[in-house]
Formats: sequence, C-alpha cells, structure tokens
Amino acid sequence: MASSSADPATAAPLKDQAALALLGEQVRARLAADPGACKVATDRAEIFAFPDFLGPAECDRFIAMVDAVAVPSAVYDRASDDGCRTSWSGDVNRADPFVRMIERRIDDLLGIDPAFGETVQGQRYTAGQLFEAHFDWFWTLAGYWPEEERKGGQRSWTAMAYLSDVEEGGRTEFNRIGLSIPPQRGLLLVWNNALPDGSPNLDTMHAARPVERGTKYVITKWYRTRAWG
Ligand SMILES: O=C(O)CCC(=O)C(=O)O
Ligand SMILES: [Fe+2]
Repeated sequence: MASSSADPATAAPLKDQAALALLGEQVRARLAADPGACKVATDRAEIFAFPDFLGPAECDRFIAMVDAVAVPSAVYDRASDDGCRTSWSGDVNRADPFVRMIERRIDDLLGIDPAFGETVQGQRYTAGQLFEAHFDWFWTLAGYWPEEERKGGQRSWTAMAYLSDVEEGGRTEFNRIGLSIPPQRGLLLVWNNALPDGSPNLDTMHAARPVERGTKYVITKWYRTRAWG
C-alpha cells in the first residue's frame, strides 16, 4: 500500500508539513518517556522497537484473521514500477472488539489521535514473497493523492507488528541506513516517516526481504496527519 520509491522531497510538493512536524514532536516526547521503548541506534530515522507488545495468543488470533481476509496485495498506482509486493493482505475487521483493543493499545502507545489511524492491515508472506523497497508516505504527484489528501492527508507514523517468527528470510530492511530486522513474534516496530521538520525522511525507505523458509505474518497500522476516512 505504499506510494513510490521516487524521492518525494525532490519530485513532489510537500504536504501537511506543519502537522507532520507537530506529530513528530508529540510522539517523540511520549516515546522518550516510555521505559519500554527501545530506540534503534541510528540518528537518521526515528525507529523504536517494543518486544512482546503482542502475546502469543494475540498473535495467533490475528494470524487467523489475516488468513480469513488476505487476498493478493495491491499497491497504490506509482510513478515507477518498483515498490511492488507479492504478499497477500487485507484489512482486518475494525468492528471486532479484539481488533479495537489492539488498536487502542497502539494509539495509546504513540499518543496519536485514534481518528488519525487507518484500519489495521494484515499481511502474509509465504516462501519467495516480498515487499520491495518503498516509502510508506504518499507520493503527492500520484493519481491517488487528491483522494488521500481528502481522506486524512499524508502518512505520519507507521506501526508494524510481527505475528510470527520466520525460519529464514523475511527481514525488514531499511536499506539506506543499513538496518535489517528479523521478524520476531510479538515485536512492534514503530517509525516516523517524516523528519523533525515535517518533510519526508528518505532514510525510512524499507523493504520486506523474501521469505526463504516459513510463513511471515505482520500487521501494519499507518497514521495520517488528520482524521482518516
Ligand atoms: O513486512 C514487512 O517487513 C514490511 C511491511 C511494510 O513495509 C508495510 O506494510 O508497509
Ligand atoms: Fe512499508
């Protein structure tokens, strides 16, 4: 569901910059005060890990939900043909009380207005499946942008949890900063897609490397800069 791997800072107008800067400030302050937040050691992006954010039973419950809704993944129309994904994905049912509870936990962790959050999306990668390098923000020259601008604007923070360990492969790679994260069941990863000044952080480009053995399940929740929908 990503936009493009074209460099939006040079290729597209900046949108929602002040709101992105403000959200960055708010979430940064909240995470700095959270003793459970493990900040990834890089000064090029704000990336935090929360091991065991989800318990094993919660992961299993989500896995069953992902299996029930997953269809071949779509990506937004793009300016270039990279950034494609071959996983299966689907939005989980937001009306489900379990989903609501987990969404509330993520909202609360980040301190972002729950209205800004998109519905949690589940993804399943089997052997050979991947998500090529991409940014989570929207490319503001793309055909989808006017509609997304109306529907909550630019993406700000991403929260992604691994529901499964993977025997081999399936790492999440922030290739520009040399960071490679193996799937760890229950671990929540959150990152700011913007720089402190609210412009897109090009160093947040990331990919899901192909699964080599096993099955990878993740849930992702993207936040906008305004109420979504
Ligand atoms: O599966 C992963 O490791 C990355 C997923 C991702 O980049 C996304 O959902 O936006
Ligand atoms: Fe992504």
